[in-house]
Amino acid sequence: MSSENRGSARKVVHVAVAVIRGEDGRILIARRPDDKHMGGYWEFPGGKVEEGELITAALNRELKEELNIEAGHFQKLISIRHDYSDKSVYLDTWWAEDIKGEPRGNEGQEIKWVELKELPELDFPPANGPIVTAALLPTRYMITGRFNAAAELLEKVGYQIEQGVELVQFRAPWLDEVTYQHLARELHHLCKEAGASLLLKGGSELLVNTWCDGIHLTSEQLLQEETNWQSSSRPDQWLAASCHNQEQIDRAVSMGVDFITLSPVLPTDSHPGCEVLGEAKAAELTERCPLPVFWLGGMKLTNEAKLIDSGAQGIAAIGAFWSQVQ
Ligand SMILES: Nc1nc2c([nH]c(=O)n2[C@@H]2O[C@H](COP(=O)(O)OP(=O)(O)OP(=O)(O)O)[C@@H](O)[C@H]2O)c(=O)[nH]1
Ligand SMILES: [Mg+2]
Repeated sequence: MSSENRGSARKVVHVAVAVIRGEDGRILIARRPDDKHMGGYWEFPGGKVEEGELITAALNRELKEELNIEAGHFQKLISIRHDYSDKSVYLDTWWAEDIKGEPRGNEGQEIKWVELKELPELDFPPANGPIVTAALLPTRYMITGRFNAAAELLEKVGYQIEQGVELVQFRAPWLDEVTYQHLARELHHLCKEAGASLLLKGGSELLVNTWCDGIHLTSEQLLQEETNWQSSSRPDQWLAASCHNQEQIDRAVSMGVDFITLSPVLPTDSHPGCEVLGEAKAAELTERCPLPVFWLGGMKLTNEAKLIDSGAQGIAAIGAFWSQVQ
């Protein structure tokens, strides 16, 4: 057995992967040649990073070699470490935009532009699932805060959707189940009209077989053994979970959760006195997590660019979205 194939001791291949987004929002994918690893699958173009090479240089080198194009702008999307039976890869994945040149398959490979929403239907290598999820998710995840009347809730969420929010979690632990369900229906109607998705957070009886766009589990619900959340939700529904440490992240991964929130990254008014992770620890946990991670707790919209550079999907917040005066 060669040294490359000795289980966890084997070399991890650093791969630069580009999710190429054209001006019309479509994504350029390519078919992997049959004679290559994962041959026949669709891929996001890219290839191995050379010794000492900067990631953005590697991305543009691969784009030139494989497609005869260059990207003027890169933004971190997600990193995935995946162990295939014969090889371990670290897929260092970036949005590539501001495309210069007309793409062609330099290696004779089939290429095509597809809509974002088509990605889940296509056959990608097994490591690519979280890349597709990350590409589909927005960078902002709004969590509802305190409200007195239904009108206030609907107005605040409606306002944020107008500002560009596409993903909303309805959290209202002080309400009884009947009132929560009623408001959730109203909120879902509002979100649906505007093209946003609504996730529910609450007691387990509320979440099983939900009619909504998805559910968000607390870390306690995540660790409970009784419910198989994967099988109680449809493939087109989001399954998200709150994580605070490595053990909970491992559980989320093994359960097949789509994405997580990691908290509290910084001190927050909604959970005073909670022990915070700090940005360095959050970045470390995010780097090792093969799922999209929203940072939560004390996050401001002005932190967004920095935390995306740290590998996070984006910001989850109550305060940053809720406190804004209209
Ligand atoms: N480019 C790319 N590689 C991927 C994806 N998903 C995935 O598992 N991989 C794996 O990443 C590894 C490296 O990618 P590659 O074969 O494109 O490397 P390369 O362009 O340098 O090719 P080469 O081997 O001809 O030098 C392969 O084992 C491939 O199976 C993906 O979406 N895009
Ligand atoms: Mg390649």
